[in-house]
Amino acid sequence: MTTLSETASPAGGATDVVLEAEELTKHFPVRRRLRAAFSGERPAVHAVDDVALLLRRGRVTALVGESGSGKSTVARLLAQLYPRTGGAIRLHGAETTVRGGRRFRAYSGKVQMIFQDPFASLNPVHTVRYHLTRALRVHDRVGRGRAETEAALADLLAKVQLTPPQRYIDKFPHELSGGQRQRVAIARALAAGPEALLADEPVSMLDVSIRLGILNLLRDLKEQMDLAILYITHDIASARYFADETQVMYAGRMVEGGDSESVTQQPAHPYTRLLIDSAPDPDRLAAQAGGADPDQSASLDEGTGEVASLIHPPSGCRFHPRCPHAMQVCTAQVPPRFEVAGVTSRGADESGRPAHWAACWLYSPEHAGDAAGAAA
Ligand SMILES: Nc1ncnc2c1ncn2[C@@H]1O[C@H](COP(=O)(O)OP(=O)(O)OP(=O)(O)O)[C@@H](O)[C@H]1O
Repeated sequence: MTTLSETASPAGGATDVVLEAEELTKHFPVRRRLRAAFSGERPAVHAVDDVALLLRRGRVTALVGESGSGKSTVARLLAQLYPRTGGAIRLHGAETTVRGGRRFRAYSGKVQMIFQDPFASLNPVHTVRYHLTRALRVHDRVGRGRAETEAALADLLAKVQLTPPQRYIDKFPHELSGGQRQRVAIARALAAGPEALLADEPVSMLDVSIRLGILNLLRDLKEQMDLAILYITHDIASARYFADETQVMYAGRMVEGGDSESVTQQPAHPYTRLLIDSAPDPDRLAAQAGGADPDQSASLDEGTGEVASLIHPPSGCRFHPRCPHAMQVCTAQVPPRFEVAGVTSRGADESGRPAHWAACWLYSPEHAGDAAGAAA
């Protein structure tokens, strides 16, 4: 059986990997009041199970999935805001577990989070100057004397394109637009001097008209500062536009990954197909309006039903109850990562793109023939 290593060698070599998760697992115990309903069991929400992820210098990795699939939990685990149930997090190859205090501060100097809601993440009673100075101070980057601090503040605002700095530095959050606030939140993250940014739906609360500006800013920062960025989103179309690599998550597990173009244009896992099929796609709608075969996309997935329970997740592949191609093996065994055609088995193709893989039995040489209407 050809399966890919969970930690397939990155394009460009191992030194490019800033942050790495392996077998990352988080189960949230269900509250005592609810336990009665489970007759004495000690139930838990299986929010994240056995997740592997690599964040590389100078690359954006999108983490895509529907609500409740575990994306934010992955980000919070990587930021070490939650203790994990199992698995490893490595920063530059060194296993790290931090729980507050000085070690957390050192870790967060390298790994910063950007949250969805720029309205909630800035304190309304403090100015931009306060937020940024405090972040610089916490990470010992405030400089010596007032002039150095002012220069560091101006540099941060310039990095997020809030110029001239004097127009913004003494403003309160309520005096800024949503996009400007998110830029301040990004500047605050940069004040730590991070190598990795974990951006949890950074544009989903912003007006559609300004989302692109924020994504372009993050892309510029990635290039200028060689940042490794995790971009969490529901919107798989934006992953194609913005991310170098894309991983898809369903009910706490990773189901597909690879370079964004392959994952979004030739999705392999039936769940990814469903996700793409249900996303508004202007090109597809235009093609249908123009008389193209409307059944082509509809036939990609006739799967229906509820998102899997995370307290009693389905056995085998968690997507099998919704999957139109489910086979016997899917109900019994968790699928490993299988290589999807078109890449070498070394984990990257000749152009250095990451391998395209799917955790789906349809791509197992032993089972591929068993499925009705299997993967094309
Ligand atoms: N602190 C918590 N305690 C208990 N359950 C939690 C907690 N945080 C998340 N969960 C549960 O874990 C699962 C995954 O949640 P998570 O927020 O990571 O998903 P998500 O993919 O980020 O969703 P969304 O896009 O809606 O933010 C959900 O079932 C959620 O209810």
